[in-house]
Amino acid sequence: MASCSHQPSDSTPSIVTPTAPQDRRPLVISGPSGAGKGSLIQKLIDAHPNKFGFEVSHTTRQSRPGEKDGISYHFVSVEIYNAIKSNGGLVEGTMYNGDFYGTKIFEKQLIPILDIEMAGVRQVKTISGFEARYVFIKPRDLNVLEQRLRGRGTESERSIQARLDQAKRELEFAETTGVFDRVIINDDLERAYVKLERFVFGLE
Ligand SMILES: Nc1ncnc2c1ncn2[C@@H]1O[C@H](COP(=O)(O)OP(=O)(O)OP(=O)(O)O)[C@@H](O)[C@H]1O
Repeated sequence: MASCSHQPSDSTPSIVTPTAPQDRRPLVISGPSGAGKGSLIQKLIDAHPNKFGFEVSHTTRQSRPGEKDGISYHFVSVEIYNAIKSNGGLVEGTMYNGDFYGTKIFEKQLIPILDIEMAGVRQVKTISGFEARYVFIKPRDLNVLEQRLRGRGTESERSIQARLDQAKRELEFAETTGVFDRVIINDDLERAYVKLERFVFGLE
């Protein structure tokens, strides 16, 4: 569940210069909390403005300090969330840590990037006609993940433990189901980014 803005910021240099990826399917980025999905998505958007559209998720969780409505998430009540859902307005939706998260149907002409966890991936896989590319971002090991979650400073101890438990299930899911087109180990951020960019632009 990313909570960064994903608005283009300063320039991340690109190693590729094609006008746009030929493959226009939505890009589903998944992986355990703290693996670095948000950081990598931000780099992709910075390096290639106007090519990708990050779909800001809706959530019923409380906003954290510094988060902005409509940028980090659309923060909505359970009633509004349910209304969007019952009108068929969500591509996927899930409950995580006691709160609902969901992605609305895409409206823009950009290549949509979705940052979703395991249950969301399972859901979008069942939507007939929904063709996407699936990338799993993985930490070197769980200790690294724990350090990153602590280092980010956004989670309570309870939330860190819940995320680590969930991470074990997500890693197993990625390893056993074969649903991902590419698994990228995010050890060194720059190296992981280059791998992601090359995959997205069809260079490997
Ligand atoms: N390769 C890396 N090396 C060191 N630190 C990293 C690396 N990648 C990301 N981080 C840091 O780890 C923390 C978690 O990264 P990030 O928020 O991008 O993860 P996420 O997968 O989007 O998590 P969530 O799903 O909870 O939003 C951040 O503080 C980020 O700066």
